[in-house]
Amino acid sequence: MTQDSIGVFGSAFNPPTCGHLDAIKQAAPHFTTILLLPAAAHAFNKQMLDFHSRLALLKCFVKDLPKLSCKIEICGIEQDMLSNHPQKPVYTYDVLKLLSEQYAPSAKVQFILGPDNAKPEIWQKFYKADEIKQQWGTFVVQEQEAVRSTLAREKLQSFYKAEDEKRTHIHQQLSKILTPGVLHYIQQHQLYQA
Ligand SMILES: Nc1ncnc2c1ncn2[C@@H]1O[C@H](COP(=O)(O)OP(=O)(O)OP(=O)(O)O)[C@@H](O)[C@H]1O
Ligand SMILES: O=C(O)c1ccc[n+]([C@@H]2O[C@H](COP(=O)([O-])O)[C@@H](O)[C@H]2O)c1
Repeated sequence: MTQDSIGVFGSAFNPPTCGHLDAIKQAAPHFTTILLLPAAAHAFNKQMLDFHSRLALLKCFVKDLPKLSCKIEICGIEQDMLSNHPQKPVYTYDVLKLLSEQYAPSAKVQFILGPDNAKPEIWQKFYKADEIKQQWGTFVVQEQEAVRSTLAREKLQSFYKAEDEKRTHIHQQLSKILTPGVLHYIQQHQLYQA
């Protein structure tokens, strides 16, 4: 029996961007399934839009994905973990432990991350960073698209403030940062105004 490989891609997805899309495209050939895990309570205390809005955005994002060589699934395990232990952040180590109990022995679980988090000075701040590498391993993607959620949030704020003429220009820029369904959902629900 060949073992399935599960890539665990954790992110704030605040919002999901074309940068995340590029990361997924890089990882796709190396896994049978990639799980997309929206963060529930970030270990570095990153402030994020509420979980349910980000989950809705992630569903739009997944609908926008091109056909890939692996399955893509959204996994809400972090929210369940937070409900069970509301006082503490959700650590990647604990997520991987739970997921590997769920998928083992038929599948191998690995953590997917970008180059910023892979830098030793950042990586060593992850809870049980060495154990993560030892027990599951990491798959590091490159940054080929200079697109980040921060940039999307900044552009969205300028969009809401701008006059009509300038709005069209910012909308064009946003359509290079966000996938169509995500951009539509954000504007329909007026998210990221402040
Ligand atoms: N353009 C990109 N290329 C490669 N990896 C990326 C890219 N954008 C994000 N990632 C990776 O995706 C994971 C989750 O990223 P995260 O949700 O922090 O995105 P972000 O765009 O950096 O967010 P923010 O700007 O809000 O800090 C991280 O491991 C990060 O390195
Ligand atoms: O476990 C930790 O200590 C830890 C510290 C920082 C980030 N993480 C997770 O790593 C993923 C990407 O984080 P970030 O900071 O790039 O949004 C996301 O799933 C976070 O929950 C996890």
